[in-house]
Amino acid sequence: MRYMETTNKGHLINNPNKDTSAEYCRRTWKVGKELLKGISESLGLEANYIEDTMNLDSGWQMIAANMYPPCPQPELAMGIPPHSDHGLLNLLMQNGVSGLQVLHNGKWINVSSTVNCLLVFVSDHLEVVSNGKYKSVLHRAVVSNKATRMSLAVVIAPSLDTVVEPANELLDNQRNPAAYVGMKHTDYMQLQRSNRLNGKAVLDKVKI
Ligand SMILES: O=C(O)CCC(=O)C(=O)O
Ligand SMILES: [Fe+2]
Repeated sequence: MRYMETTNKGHLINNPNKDTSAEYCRRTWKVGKELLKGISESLGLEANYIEDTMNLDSGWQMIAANMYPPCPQPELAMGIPPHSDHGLLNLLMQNGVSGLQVLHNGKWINVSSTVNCLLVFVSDHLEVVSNGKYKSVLHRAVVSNKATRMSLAVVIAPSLDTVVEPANELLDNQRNPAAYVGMKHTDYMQLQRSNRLNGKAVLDKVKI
């Protein structure tokens, strides 16, 4: 079961006064921006580079609550199929019940479900902006027959009309040519929503 709400710069659009979730959105937006400063610097760019070029002033945020009730035949079901997320970062909170797995060196690895901790996933747009220096995380959620699992995902993303493309400053025609073509965030999201979640298939469409 999945519940999603879009927010604008950390404010719930439909529900500006819904206190706890609105506050959570505002604070995670700030965390995301701070992380993106460090990530910009790690790429040798100005701290505000990603914030400025991705127009985070009018950035797009989505909060998604996932609930996976116990399943009598878990081996026959999948909570969320393998996919990577759109946007720059996904900040994920879990309820202590495991089920999340990431693909690492061709193997699905269980991620511990520590409570009161944010797991940070690199998402597709960060892979594009960094021209592949950061790779978006391929992940999935399996179900169990024991306990109900819950997770809360917050996507930190560029404004909808931003054309997301590799940072010019990271490119050099000889040694490091652009590995992705630019695409408007809104078109990227449209592509993702009009297809079933399928690994990194959407990202593959902008790969050169
Ligand atoms: O439930 C999880 O841990 C993963 C959820 C997820 O992949 C998502 O919300 O994008
Ligand atoms: Fe995801």
